[in-house]
Amino acid sequence: AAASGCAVTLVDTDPAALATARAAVRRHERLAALTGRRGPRSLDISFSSDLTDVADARFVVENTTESEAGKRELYPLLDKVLATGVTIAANTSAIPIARLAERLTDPGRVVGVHFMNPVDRIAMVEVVRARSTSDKALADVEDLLDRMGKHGVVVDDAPGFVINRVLMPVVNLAAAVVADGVAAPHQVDELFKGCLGHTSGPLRTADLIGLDTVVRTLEVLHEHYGTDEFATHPHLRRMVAEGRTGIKSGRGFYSYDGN
Ligand SMILES: NC(=O)c1ccc[n+]([C@@H]2O[C@H](COP(=O)([O-])OP(=O)(O)OC[C@H]3O[C@@H](n4cnc5c(N)ncnc54)[C@H](O)[C@@H]3O)[C@@H](O)[C@H]2O)c1
Repeated sequence: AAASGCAVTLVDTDPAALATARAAVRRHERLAALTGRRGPRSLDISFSSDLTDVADARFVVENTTESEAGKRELYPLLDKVLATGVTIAANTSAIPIARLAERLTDPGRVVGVHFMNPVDRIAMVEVVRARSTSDKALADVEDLLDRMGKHGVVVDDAPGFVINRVLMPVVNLAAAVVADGVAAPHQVDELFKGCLGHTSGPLRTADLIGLDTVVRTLEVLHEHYGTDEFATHPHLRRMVAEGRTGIKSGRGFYSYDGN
């Protein structure tokens, strides 16, 4: 959003996350200056741990941890802080938008906006229209995406929507293939890239998403659908317990040494 010229207030309850974000913005800013490409300017972003700092916002992207309980606690607070009619884009991997919207006095203002990682490089966005979503909220999202040079495909509301209802069982099974010793992670990914034309294989994608977020998403899906394809493979749970959460921790299915 900042790279598209919006003034941004970034709120996170964890000071370490804010410090990481500050450093990432500075890195992107330097890169943009060197390459002449579009990038964020630190000046356009204020960092805060206080939700009331978004009181003047004209648009909110909610992007907190994939926890239905946690997000459902947050939405009534947003309802209190924001002016009437301000659209809220819920960025969730799998939680039904209706479960979040129902926590507001005006459920119409919530739209699912599932950005893809890495957000600065992927133009396509999965937009989720809940039954309650208003035409105005949907139009606000289209305007913002336009401004960001992105476009969305609008789908109906269901746990995991389209992308993660399909992708998460694939990641789960790919982890099973590795745990069973059938293939190494890079072989699984090479096959998906070479045979199916994917730009990234499921395990490299899982590392990018964060294996903790993958496990949380599978849990949300399993809770809603109750079927076996969403039952998290123990290998994924083990990796998260060992702190191997993917790119963000430097180790997942692959190792990341800064290069
Ligand atoms: N990781 C991905 O590739 C990806 C892609 C699309 C959508 N998503 C979705 O986006 C959301 C965030 O994903 P993530 O991987 O960045 O999660 P994450 O857990 O790595 O980061 C979430 C951040 O939210 C903060 N937070 C938690 N509760 C908060 C609150 N009440 N107020 C302010 N900050 C709070 C946490 O401190 C943390 O820094 C999730 O719903 C996820 O499913 C993730």
